Amino acid sequence: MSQTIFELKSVYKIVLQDISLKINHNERVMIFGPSGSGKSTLLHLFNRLEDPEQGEIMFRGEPIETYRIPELRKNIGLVLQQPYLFPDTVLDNLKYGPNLFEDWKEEEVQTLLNYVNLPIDYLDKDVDDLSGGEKQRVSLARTLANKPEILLLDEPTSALDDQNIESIEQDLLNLIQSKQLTVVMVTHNLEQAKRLGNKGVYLEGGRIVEQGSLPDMIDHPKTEALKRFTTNY
Ligand SMILES: Nc1ncnc2c1ncn2[C@@H]1O[C@H](COP(=O)(O)OP(=O)(O)OP(=O)(O)O)[C@@H](O)[C@H]1O
Repeated sequence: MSQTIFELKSVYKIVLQDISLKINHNERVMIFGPSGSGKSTLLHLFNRLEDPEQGEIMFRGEPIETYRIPELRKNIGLVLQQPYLFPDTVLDNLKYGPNLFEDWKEEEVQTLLNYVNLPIDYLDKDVDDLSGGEKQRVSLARTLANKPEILLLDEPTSALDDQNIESIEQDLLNLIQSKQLTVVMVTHNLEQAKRLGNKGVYLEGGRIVEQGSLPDMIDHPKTEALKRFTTNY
């Protein structure tokens, strides 16, 4: 049986209502639904950017609040829609997380850059001089520098053009497979959900209306709500 990584038990938070969900090791969970349905709020619960008002979240079988937040966030990496970088060089950005844990190894920098397809001479570049796609690559590499086992992604490609989306998706898929990562991702793009995910969670009005395996869940929705959403998409 798969190892359960996260278990949410009847969680309530702002819009979220009665969310119960299990996420197993190595699953690629795609959260989708209309704007304002609570997708980002749900994602924020997994690394304690937000905490539930009611209910419980278990991480590896223990209440999530029993873990220290710095270790939790090292292990559960987050990549946002707009890359969040320090106004410094690429190298300084990559070193930042590992330095907090005295865990930076210079020789790993090439591997990190390979993961995200950036050339080595980018290390000394100022992040302000990079394109949107390159910034998002640095942001992903910076998260990976912490060696997370779980990746939380909040619409990481929504600010990118089609070509960049395709190549970052490919890098992500390679990474997920080679590092056996567990992924929880918010996307408004159903085609992307099918390409990247193996489990889907459809939220509407703060409730999980349907969950199931991907791509089947999107191609053959069971509920009227998801049928409407996929038809109007
Ligand atoms: N801290 C907060 N206090 C009050 N309301 C909030 C807070 N955070 C989010 N909300 C509200 O909760 C709802 C869900 O927000 P959330 O960002 O999770 O939705 P979403 O599905 O990610 O939306 P989008 O696709 O537009 O990004 C929204 O109506 C939002 O305004």
